[in-house]
Amino acid sequence: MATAFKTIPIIDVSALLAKCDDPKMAEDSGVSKVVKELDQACREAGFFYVKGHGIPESLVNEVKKISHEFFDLAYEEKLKIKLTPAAGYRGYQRIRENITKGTPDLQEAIDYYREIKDGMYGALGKTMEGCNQWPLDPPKFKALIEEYISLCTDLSRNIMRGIALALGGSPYEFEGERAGDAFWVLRVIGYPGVFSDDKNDIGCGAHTDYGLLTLLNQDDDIPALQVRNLSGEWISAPPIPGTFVCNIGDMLKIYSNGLYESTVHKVINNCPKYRVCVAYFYETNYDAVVEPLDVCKQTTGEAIEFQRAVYGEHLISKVKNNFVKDLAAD
Ligand SMILES: N=C(N)NCCCC[C@H](N)C(=O)O
Ligand SMILES: O=C(O)CCC(=O)C(=O)O
Ligand SMILES: [Fe+2]
Repeated sequence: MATAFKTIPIIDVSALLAKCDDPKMAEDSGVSKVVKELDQACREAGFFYVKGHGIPESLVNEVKKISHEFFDLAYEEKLKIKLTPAAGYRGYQRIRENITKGTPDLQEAIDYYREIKDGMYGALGKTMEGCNQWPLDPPKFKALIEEYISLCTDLSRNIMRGIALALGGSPYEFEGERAGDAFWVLRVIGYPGVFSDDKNDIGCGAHTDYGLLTLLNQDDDIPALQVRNLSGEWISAPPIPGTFVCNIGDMLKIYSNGLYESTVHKVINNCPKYRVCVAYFYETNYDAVVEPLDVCKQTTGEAIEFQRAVYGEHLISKVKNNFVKDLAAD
């Protein structure tokens, strides 16, 4: 359960990554140390920084740079990849098109989702069926983002092996029917500085993330992300070069039977500079039926908040409330 944490820990995951394909990884002392740190961070804050993650710094930086280049384009150009329900809610959304708890956010973004082919999940898949929309300008956008997604997927799977051990399970709890065919979401987000518009200074309202694990790649030098602790204080999660900010989503809260919290966070870009954040969300299988793991029920006791969700249903209920109402008519 979350605490009144004041700082967000930094975890070097390199020892975990070095052994994550070894079935005996749990016996390794380097892995055990990382697992302990993950367990503490997930119980206390639900947020941590990861360093030693192995994704080349050059790619991490290029992804932010090319995102700035896209958002710098004229509005008409960006509209060429406009988000629509017919495109499975994939594509570009203008400033204040995304809504959090009823309030439009001071951000523009592009949403990408793992492809769902026609009929793949029956009725459950319908809403999210559609093609990802890639801009022709900047020319390298698609190739860079696809490479980035692929590396974030591998990294997330490997961190989840550590988290599975932290929960007292086998390293493979989040594979197979749970997340062996993990769905992912990538949001390229741009936040104008507050001085460019004063109608609403909240870049993203208070919310939790939906899936298992989020990896945030935020612009250097602009502190904007804030995380709520148990006392209701907002703790800053400023950018730390060489790291991702990592946080727990709603599905991991259920799997862990509430042992790990999907911590509430928000974004306020209180700086005149335009800020980019590229958020990668590692989720369960799209059709996973999510329930507390037995090993977590033993730790917490059966009585604790037992919940159940189908991930795809959870996502759709969020996505349908995330956009201004006139979108469906477009
Ligand atoms: N795919 C994920 N997790 N996106 C997080 C976006 C959170 C804000 C959204 N408007 C909301 O109200 O949920
Ligand atoms: O911009 C950020 O730092 C975080 C964005 C976020 O929380 C989200 O999109 O879910
Ligand atoms: Fe978030």
